[in-house]
Amino acid sequence: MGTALIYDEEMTKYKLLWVDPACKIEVPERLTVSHEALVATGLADRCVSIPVREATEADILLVHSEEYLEGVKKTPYMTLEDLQEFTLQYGDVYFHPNIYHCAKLAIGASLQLVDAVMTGKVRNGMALVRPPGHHSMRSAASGFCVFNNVAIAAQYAKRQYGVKRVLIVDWDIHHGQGVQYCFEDDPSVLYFSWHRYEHQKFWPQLRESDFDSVGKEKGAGFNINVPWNKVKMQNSDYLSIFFHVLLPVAYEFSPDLVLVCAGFDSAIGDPEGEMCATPDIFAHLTHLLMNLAGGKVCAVLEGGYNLTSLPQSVCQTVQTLLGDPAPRPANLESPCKSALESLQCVRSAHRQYWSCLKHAADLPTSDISTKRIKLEEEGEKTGEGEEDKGTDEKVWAQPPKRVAPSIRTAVVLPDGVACPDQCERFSSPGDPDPLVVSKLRENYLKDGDDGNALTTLYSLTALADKMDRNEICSGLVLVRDVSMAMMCVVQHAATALSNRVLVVCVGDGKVRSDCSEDGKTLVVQFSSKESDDQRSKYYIPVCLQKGCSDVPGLLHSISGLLLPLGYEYDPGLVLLVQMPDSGICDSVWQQLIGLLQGLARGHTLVLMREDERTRVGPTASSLLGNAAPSLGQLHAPLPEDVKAVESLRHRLKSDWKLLQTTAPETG
Ligand SMILES: NCCCNCCCCCC(O)(O)C(F)(F)F
Ligand SMILES: [Zn+2]
Repeated sequence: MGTALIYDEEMTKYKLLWVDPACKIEVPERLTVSHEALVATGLADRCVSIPVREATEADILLVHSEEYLEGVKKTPYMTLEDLQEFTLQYGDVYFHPNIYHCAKLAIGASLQLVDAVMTGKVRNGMALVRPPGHHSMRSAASGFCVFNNVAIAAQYAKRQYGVKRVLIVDWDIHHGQGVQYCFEDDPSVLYFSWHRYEHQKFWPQLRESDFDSVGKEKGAGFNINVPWNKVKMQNSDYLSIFFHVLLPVAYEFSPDLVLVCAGFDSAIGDPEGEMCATPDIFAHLTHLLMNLAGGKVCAVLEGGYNLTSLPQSVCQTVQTLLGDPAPRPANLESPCKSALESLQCVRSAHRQYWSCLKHAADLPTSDISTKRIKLEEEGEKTGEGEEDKGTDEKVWAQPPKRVAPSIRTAVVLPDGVACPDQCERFSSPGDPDPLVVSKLRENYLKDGDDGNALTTLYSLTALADKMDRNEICSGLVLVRDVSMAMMCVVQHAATALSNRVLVVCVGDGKVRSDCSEDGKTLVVQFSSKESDDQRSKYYIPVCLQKGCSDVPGLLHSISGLLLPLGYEYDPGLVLLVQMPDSGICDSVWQQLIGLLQGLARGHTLVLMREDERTRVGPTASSLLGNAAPSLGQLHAPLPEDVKAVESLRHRLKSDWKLLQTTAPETG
């Protein structure tokens, strides 16, 4: 299934008609440069183009009041003075004779996208719209927003398609207070937002934008606010929040639909955000959401004011929705202290609502959780946060080209096992190199091993070479002895491949950890066995009480341990080994494959024992980039497993910075 792109140039046909410094950044060019970039890169042509439609009054009344709608309906007929007068009752927003029409198209575009995804016409998609929506409230316009596009889309999905649970991810740099107010007491809509806050000094300067606004009554726990109290946040700050807050909670919530308030003022160069995250980070943020809700992800444009990073970020998002491998998450730093304080506060505020956060630490001792009150007393609130308007023009590298190899998934299967659709059977090219053969024979083959064990091994190393050269994206190889095959790939990688290898072992079995001393390999093993091998930074045994059959436990350790480790390690190849009798179920196995493909440009090489024939189909489907089936609502992970992950993180965080979930104790 494809990716929808919804855009209409009519939405460029309104602009600011008078002087208002607060609104001058919201210009029609935001939309034109974004759409033009999608066309120029060829991404638009790869999407399913779906027309906009006008929202009906019924659509608008899903969220807004009649009196507000009646007021906005009059704006097309107003004089310039009347428009300015009408605008004065709201904050940081402007009206125009054509903005009501465009606002109805922005809603209609969002609803067309929901229709296309919910009816299975497409897998996912993006709506390029203006005016944006997430600040507008039931009876008020705010922050360039007239109607709340995404809030209406969520209500529409529930009413029209009986969707039970909607996740709204708002990665715009401003707090979508309109969305928060709309769903505050509604447990069927989980609203997640990060936003520049600076202890309430940054617009919209609301006390309820802070981390302790968790939702009300039945909605308690279903509103997650992550305040950024400093500017210049980087990729690692954003990813840490996804790994340690959003993903664990999202998997526990198990949404039927994911809506994204896709604002790109959180990207580097934006005058509003003043952050330092690079456009390629949106490839990873998008990818990390694509295995939720069976892949039903609808991204709707919100903000974004730098006319260079905005189109780049839009392209990164759409290219990921199309299934292209994400670029490598190059050299991630440690999250900064302020980000870790926010992370700790959010996890602490929500630990009573989400079992995956049960063992989260208390509020930090630092003054973050009281700082704003002091500011209020001292009346330090100013309009724009620190007036350090960076005059230094930000520069950043062009996002790397993301070339999808001609072969997406190659397979090496025993005779009699059918090659899955869209996969290519791989056999070793030409005659095996006698040197390699003799090495394989002496190191890995027991005497009596017949010839095809050797050809399988040779094909395996040849396949790894092709992936290393980006000629093949991912691979699946069925072997007789997975441990031996794993060692073969690790040794081959150590000598022949240019990149680091992340080895993910699912299930019990002895993994010779000496292979992981030089840093060329990082081995993470999930099993039911406590390992005494705690000495190496590069061999990380994760013990789950009930082993890999425990869905919540395994997922919790994937999002809270494996992904942070994998992103920080940034391998060139991921070797995913399913040990015999691991107990892992297909749906978690598919989630794991899906999530791991965010690493190493999708170069995931899967090893399974040759009798796991029933798993060939599901494994291939995930390697091809198809979304994993939803896991359904998760019950709590075992407390001892959550504690085990916490203590592992605590032990390893000095080596692996992305494992941190608390601010360093201020000395
Ligand atoms: N220096 C100018 C002050 C601007 N203050 C208002 C900012 C509104 C942000 C709107 C947005 O980006 O959140 C949306 F996504 F809605 F478009
Ligand atoms: Zn914004």
